[in-house]
Amino acid sequence: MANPAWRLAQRSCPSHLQVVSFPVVQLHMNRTAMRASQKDFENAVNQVKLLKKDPGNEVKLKLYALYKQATEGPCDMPKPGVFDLINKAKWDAWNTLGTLPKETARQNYVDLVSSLSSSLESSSQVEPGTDRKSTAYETLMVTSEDGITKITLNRPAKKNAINIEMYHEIMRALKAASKDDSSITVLTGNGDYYSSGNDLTNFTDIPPGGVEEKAKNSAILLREFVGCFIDFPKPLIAMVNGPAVGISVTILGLFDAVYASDRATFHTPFSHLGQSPEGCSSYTFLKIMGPAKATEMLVFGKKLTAGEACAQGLVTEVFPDSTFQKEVWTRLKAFAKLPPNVSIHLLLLRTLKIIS
Ligand SMILES: CCCCCCC/C=C/C(=O)SCCNC(=O)CCNC(=O)[C@H](O)C(C)(C)COP(=O)(O)OP(=O)(O)OC[C@H]1O[C@@H](n2cnc3c(N)ncnc32)[C@H](O)[C@@H]1OP(=O)(O)O
Repeated sequence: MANPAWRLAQRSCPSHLQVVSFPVVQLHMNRTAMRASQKDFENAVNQVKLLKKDPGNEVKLKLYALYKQATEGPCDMPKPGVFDLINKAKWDAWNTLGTLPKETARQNYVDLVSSLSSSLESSSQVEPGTDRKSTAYETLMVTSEDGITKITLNRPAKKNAINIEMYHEIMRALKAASKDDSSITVLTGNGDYYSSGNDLTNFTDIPPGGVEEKAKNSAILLREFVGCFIDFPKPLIAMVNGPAVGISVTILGLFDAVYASDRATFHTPFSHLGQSPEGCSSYTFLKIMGPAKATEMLVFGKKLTAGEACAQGLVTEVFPDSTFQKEVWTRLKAFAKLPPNVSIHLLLLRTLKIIS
């Protein structure tokens, strides 16, 4: 089955969204002129058809948006609803371009295709096993000081929804934190939300193998993601600065301590979404709060306040929002100064948590 985002996009820009062969031919562009001609643009549109590797949803949306802007000008379509995922993602991408002139959009499209062709070409020349990942993060802020590595989810405009890139970056940040010289690691969110959970648009990017392949890939990613929390070797603390939804709640059962602002809420609307609880929550939540309360949350989707989550053992302590940052950081800095054998106690406690 073709990717629906591609298919839908094809209706409005039919010539540039099929993936048929490897991009060995470099785009011929008049670089000295600095402005893409109509011919350059058409070449770029054709070049996209030659991409053998799927460039990923984010890039495809950028291409779609720039194509629309270059050919039709600013987006004047009505905004689709939040659950019309594909059309909303496309609308967002196009609308973000605002009043960008058609010529600039054309140039940006040409540049993007050119960089895409080069990067796919050079990626084929990299030795297997070579680490090509950059240390910068697109969706996170990661800092390390006073013995504490702080990983901040950083898509505040999307309520810190976890897109595919963020899943990968969180895993990368955790792996780096496990090896750095900090004693504890903190996960928190930027803006008014801790996290709105899985980015709903993650499920719109259907690969050529169809929904089965998508499900298989998602399961592999999810297993790897959750595994990074299970195996994390240092004390892992969540600072839940605001509402938390879905997977950002379930994995809290794998943290060593959870501090929450009194603005935080905890919501796992899996039944409403036709999904099942993940992140080991059907095990950890049962252990933490007992079967009746776990069922109310995980099956019936009851949203807990921070106070309720604390009473049920999911949250360690709740702080007034006005003093949340100051109080928690003071405490964490003191924890970070504890002797290094804390890891042994931690391991013991985690083991007891599992077998008790
Ligand atoms: C590939 C690996 C797969 C692993 C599978 C793991 C399974 C995980 C499951 C879950 O996590 S289930 C939970 C999924 N999350 C949700 O259902 C939340 C959906 N969002 C909302 O209900 C609301 O947006 C909100 C969080 C209650 C906030 O509402 P509010 O009215 O305050 O703001 P909005 O205007 O709705 O949102 C602002 C902005 O953010 C976008 N957004 C919010 N949440 C998500 C999300 N989860 N995914 C994608 N985008 C999200 C929202 O669309 C708005 O965008 P703009 O319209 O401003 O562009």
